Amino acid sequence: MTATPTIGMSSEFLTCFSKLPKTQQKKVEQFVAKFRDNPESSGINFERIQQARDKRMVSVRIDKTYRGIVLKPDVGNVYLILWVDHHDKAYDWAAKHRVEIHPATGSIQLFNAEYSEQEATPVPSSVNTSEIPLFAAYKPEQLIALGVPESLLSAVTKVTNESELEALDRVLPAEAYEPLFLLAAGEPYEELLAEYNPAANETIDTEDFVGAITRAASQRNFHVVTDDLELQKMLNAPLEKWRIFLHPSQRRLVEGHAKGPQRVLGGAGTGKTVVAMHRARWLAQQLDPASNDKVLFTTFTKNLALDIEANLKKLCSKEELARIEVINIDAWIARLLKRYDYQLQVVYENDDHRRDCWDKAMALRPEELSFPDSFYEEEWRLVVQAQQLRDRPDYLKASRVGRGTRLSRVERAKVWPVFEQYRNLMAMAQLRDFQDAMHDGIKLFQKGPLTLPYKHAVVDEGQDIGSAAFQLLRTVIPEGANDLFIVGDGHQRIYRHKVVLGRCGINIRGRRSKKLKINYRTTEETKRFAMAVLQGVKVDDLDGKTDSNQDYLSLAHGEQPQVHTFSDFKTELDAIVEHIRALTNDGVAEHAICVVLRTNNKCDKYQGGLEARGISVVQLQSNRSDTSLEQSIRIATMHRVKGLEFQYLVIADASAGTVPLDFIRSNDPVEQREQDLNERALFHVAATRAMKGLMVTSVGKPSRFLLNEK
Ligand SMILES: Nc1ncnc2c1ncn2[C@@H]1O[C@H](COP(=O)(O)OP(=O)(O)OP(=O)(O)O)[C@@H](O)[C@H]1O
Repeated sequence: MTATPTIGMSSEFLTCFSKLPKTQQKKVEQFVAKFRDNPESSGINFERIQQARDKRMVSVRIDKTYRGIVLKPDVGNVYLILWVDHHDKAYDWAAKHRVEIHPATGSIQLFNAEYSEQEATPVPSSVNTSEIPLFAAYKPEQLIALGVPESLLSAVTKVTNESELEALDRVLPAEAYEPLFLLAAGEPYEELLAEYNPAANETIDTEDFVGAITRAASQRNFHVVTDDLELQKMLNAPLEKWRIFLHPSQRRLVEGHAKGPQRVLGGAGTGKTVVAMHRARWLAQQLDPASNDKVLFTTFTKNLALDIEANLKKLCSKEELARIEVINIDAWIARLLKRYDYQLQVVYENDDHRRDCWDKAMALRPEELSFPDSFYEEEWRLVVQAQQLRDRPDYLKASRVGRGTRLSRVERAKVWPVFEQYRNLMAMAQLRDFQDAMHDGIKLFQKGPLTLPYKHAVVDEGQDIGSAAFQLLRTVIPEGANDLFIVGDGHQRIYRHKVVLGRCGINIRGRRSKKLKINYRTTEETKRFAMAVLQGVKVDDLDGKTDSNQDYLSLAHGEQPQVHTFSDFKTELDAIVEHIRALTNDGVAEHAICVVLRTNNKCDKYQGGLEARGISVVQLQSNRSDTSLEQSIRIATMHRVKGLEFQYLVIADASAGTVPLDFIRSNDPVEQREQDLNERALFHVAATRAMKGLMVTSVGKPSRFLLNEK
């Protein structure tokens, strides 16, 4: 026996702790601190549990009515705190559960052992029921090697289709269900084995809990508490499990050394931001304490950066925090330019002065060519600006791949004066488009010498950060180990900034693909609904190849999303109000419900309607964090809810003409396809913000996204 005991806390313990009354939580907190200090002190009252399935489970007395359930293994100075509840309920829990070290993966598994063969009878499926077992191609030992508990093997081998497998979700530990689900979805067995059983060549001692708790697979459910401050932090925010319990696939990314840039993909809710934040912290820990080196953490919008900063405060120590600089990409670039004495005023697309220059330049468009105004804007953005074309000869020979409107050489020569004039007018007004300013920056910084503190950069929302920004990052962050860590998801690209990392000097090829596959946020039902909007759409992997959307799985199940169509605005709003009232009457907090709309104008309109019906509403503003303490329903645009999440979400007015917005249609077929994809992605983003329930409403004809029309 070692002198200091190892005290592990289960993730389930934090869940039941969070449900206790506040006064009771205080007592449990005091108890856990005392237990951690010395579990064998005379003040700790252990009681045997007659009906416990696992005789190593004992109860500990918190007070007259509450009990904790602790596992005291036969070997090693280790205790696992598993559960806390009212006396009878805690004993009942102990009667149903088991804790085992899995003989193949070596992970500590906690699961409901009540499952009987009768319950195991697979749920009949109405479609395509095949009598051939789903995993017939695999030997029992192969399934066990993936993490299936031996006691549940027979149930797994009987499964004949996916819905029967889903019925087993309730009884299998998540670390066993996940690889089975992914195997059934077509993932190669060997890859899953490597992912879920990195201990394949180890000899596993199924009694050695001290060794087992150090395995990444155990750490998704158990955490060794090492100091009082950490314990306090955990108990103060017991539901913020992302801070402590990382999935093994997340942990590998967070703590893995990389020779160069890394790109991590993952569908909505798979914990990309969580991984990016842990990675930034880990990188900060690796910095030389004597240096002034920093980790840059950047994302697309200001409000996302603010949210990340707030969450990093929960994760990091003061010292770690001081080494991480969080800033949205545009602000960071603007600041760099300022530092280099950049004289021009950088402006965005909707700037009035810029608009003025554009409108004046458009006076030069050739009357004989009947291109619509949108053609010139697209041509400017997608060809001239994207390739940084400076003069007519360059434009005449430039590639126009990706543009659907054909242009002869003569036509090119005729449209060029518009762009030339625009550049001249902007230069005279001392203005610069942000895109152009970034290219100026790249040239400036390439000349160097740079004395910037950044050793590593972590990039969130990589799918929306365009080529020029990535080129700039590559110029500023020195090449080397762990230099760039980029997370993103092409299915969520809602701004028009496509990137091929390889073309920005960021070489991620040749490394094992890194993808997060477990969705922690939305239910499987909502995830499938949100994915259906992207059915058949080709989505890129940020590096010019196609990304799949079939390979991720939600841990939670719930109701099917509700989809309703109404004849008019008034009846739609009445139904939304009824839905909100039903939720709040059920105890759902107002701020955990969000109504989402396609545009700001619609937000105003629906806010007015809800308020007129007595519902208090807070509208989320762009570029500002939601810091309101008001217990009110949230209302926001689809763009604004990016990166956020709510227990319940209503997507209102998902009607034809509004979703997608009909006035942004391009005349160019290629551009039209891209815009359609963006709008689908936007709807997908909105739908995947719902944690528990989603309602989608429309007035008149529903959006074609809901009707499965192209
Ligand atoms: N290891 C974990 N344990 C518990 N919760 C987790 C874990 N990882 C992520 N989560 C939770 O899952 C949700 C989604 O995480 P996160 O926002 O990082 O995902 P994301 O992939 O960045 O999502 P999106 O791309 O949709 O914005 C959050 O509520 C987060 O706290």
